[in-house]
Amino acid sequence: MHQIFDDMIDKRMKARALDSTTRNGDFLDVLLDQWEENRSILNREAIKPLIQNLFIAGSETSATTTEWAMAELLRNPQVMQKAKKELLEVIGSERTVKESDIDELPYLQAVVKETLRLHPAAPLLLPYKARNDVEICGYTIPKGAHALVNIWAMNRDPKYWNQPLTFAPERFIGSKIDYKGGSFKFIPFGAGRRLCLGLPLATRMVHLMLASMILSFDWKLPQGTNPEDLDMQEHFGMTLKKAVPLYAIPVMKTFD
Ligand code: HEM
Repeated sequence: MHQIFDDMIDKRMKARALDSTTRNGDFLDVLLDQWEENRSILNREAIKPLIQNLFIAGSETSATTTEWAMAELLRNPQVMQKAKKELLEVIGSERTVKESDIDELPYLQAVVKETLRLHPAAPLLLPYKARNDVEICGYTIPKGAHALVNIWAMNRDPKYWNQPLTFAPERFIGSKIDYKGGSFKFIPFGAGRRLCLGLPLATRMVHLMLASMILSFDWKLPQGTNPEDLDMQEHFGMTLKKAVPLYAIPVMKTFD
């Protein structure tokens, strides 16, 4: 992976050296502009991990969330049907999904929220470090201690959620609970100043990928797999992946 990012930076630096007015207008250009303007802040070795971090933080989380959403839809055919019906009503069968459609798809949005509730891509957020001694719920977190926030457990806690283990997007319909950091019982992207900075991109990507897959194809499980037998085991780590990757078969779309 280092090689890929080194090549990418080298190529861009060469292009900029050949024509100093050429810019792609992306994050790499912003960082290289900063470096040229003030060499003391950034250097080549600092730029590489910055773009690598964005790539790592953004790709697996979004892909995993989409995979879990598809797995839940295949395990709950009535939810899949409802999501498809909404897409057909709003978009129809003649065109592909556009970013601007997402606002008009409340059921799809609820499916994504419910997926992030049951399968948060970052189940422990990122580690926090206490700047000072702080007391939370009667416990003292001493200055310098690392704290992990177990949102996986919070999202399955019957104190906060009705039938917490059931995949029910309907719970978010007509509810003000959002993932932007304002509802503390549901913070799949974190909250406060360390809120995921990729949130706007991530939510667009996940909704778009999911909507496109549902609208463009019917989906079925391999022969002999019943929806209720789908393996939903988790591989617990910094990210919460499916232990067994989802295997689903796209079928040419039918509109009935
Ligand atoms: C469904 C997809 C995603 C989920 C669930 C997710 C979730 C999170 C979470 C929980 C955090 C830690 C927040 C905290 O500790 O309070 C985080 C941080 C971060 N995320 Fe995401 N993320 C996603 C996609 C992305 C994308 C697409 C990008 C970039 C293109 C990205 C870039 C980052 C970065 C750079 C941080 C660190 C921010 C900081 O520490 O200030 N993420 N993300």
